[in-house]
Amino acid sequence: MLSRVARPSRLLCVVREQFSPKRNLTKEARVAVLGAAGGIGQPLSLLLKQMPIVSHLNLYDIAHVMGVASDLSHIESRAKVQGFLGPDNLRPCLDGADIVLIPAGVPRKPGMTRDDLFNTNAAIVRDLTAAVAESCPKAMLGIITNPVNSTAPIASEVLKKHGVYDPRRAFGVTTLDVVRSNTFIAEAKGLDVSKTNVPVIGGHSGITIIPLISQCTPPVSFPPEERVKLSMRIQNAGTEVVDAKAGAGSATLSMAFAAAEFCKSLIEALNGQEGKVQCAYVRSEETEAKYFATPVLLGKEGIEKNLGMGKLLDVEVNLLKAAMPELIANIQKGEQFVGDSK
Ligand SMILES: NC(=O)c1ccc[n+]([C@@H]2O[C@H](COP(=O)([O-])OP(=O)(O)OC[C@H]3O[C@@H](n4cnc5c(N)ncnc54)[C@H](O)[C@@H]3O)[C@@H](O)[C@H]2O)c1
Ligand SMILES: O=C(O)C[C@H](O)C(=O)O
Repeated sequence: MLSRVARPSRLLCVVREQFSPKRNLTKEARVAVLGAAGGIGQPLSLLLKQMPIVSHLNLYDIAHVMGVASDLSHIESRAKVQGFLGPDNLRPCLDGADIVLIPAGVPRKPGMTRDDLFNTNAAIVRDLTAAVAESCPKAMLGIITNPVNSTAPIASEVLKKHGVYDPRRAFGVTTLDVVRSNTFIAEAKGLDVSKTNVPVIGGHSGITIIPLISQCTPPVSFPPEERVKLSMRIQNAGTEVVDAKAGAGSATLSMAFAAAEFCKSLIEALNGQEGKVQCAYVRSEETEAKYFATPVLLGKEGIEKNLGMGKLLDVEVNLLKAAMPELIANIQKGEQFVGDSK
């Protein structure tokens, strides 16, 4: 009987210690998730709710979000959760946000490209970003909604229109490409995945995704054919999930994990921790594409330094050359959309 009582209480101690205020950074970090009731939004919000560094979690959606917020609010962790339903509640959701993550919009079905989502998702990102520009112009903005190659430029153009654009604070979230590369390469080489890091540059669709296997930590080598196969798997990994889900959407759980990792690094950097590096699709001078994903060093004001793409192997230069026309066209399409919008 005694041991039955003792066991759960020990467990409880572990949980309490994990969420103990003493271990928390006392700084506030207010995170808003727009599209929080969706396939990504829900697990992302759960992961954020578990982070002791998050003080406030505001969840916005046009449907079902009050239930999600109520459910999460019962978890015994630091973040205070609030739900915000419908456009009338968007601005209150954003007031005071330090970080805004946007996974709102429709996902792919088998046979679709990410660009096929443009017609629906471009306006969603435009309108949500306009609210960010008005309510929390200093917030760090992470765009998850596809097609990221176009929606991140859309967000930047909207911020510019409102006169509040700071390229250090606007990100297309491409962390999932890194997560996948780390996983696949660690599996192929029998490495500890927690110590494997592969930078992924370019954009976030098919051939615009460029894994830099030559810059993997720890260094790895593959026969040329295997390297090509691995690169192609990374480029098509989103489609692999879309096909496996057979009409029920695209990657949600791995994306939630990736976005949570990205957000954690952002908050840690905002709180003054040094050396926080993430790959992200950002305003860039690295190539002729105005937006380009590279590793970036994060700091208190967002991007502190773009770390660039480093030295590429010939095979990676060829991937880069193949990516550029599509990437540039995707960016122009996004910019044009905002230019044409009233
Ligand atoms: N960046 C990446 O690596 C990556 C990875 C996976 C998915 N995605 C993209 O993320 C997006 C969301 O995917 P999902 O699987 O969560 O889709 P989902 O359909 O499951 O969820 C989308 C949510 O957005 C909400 N929504 C729609 N319009 C809205 C609006 N105007 N304001 C607020 N909320 C709105 C919906 O109500 C829904 O809850 C898709 O565009 C998908 O392609 C990106
Ligand atoms: O593939 C998709 O449509 C979703 C996402 O961009 C992904 O890479 O999983």
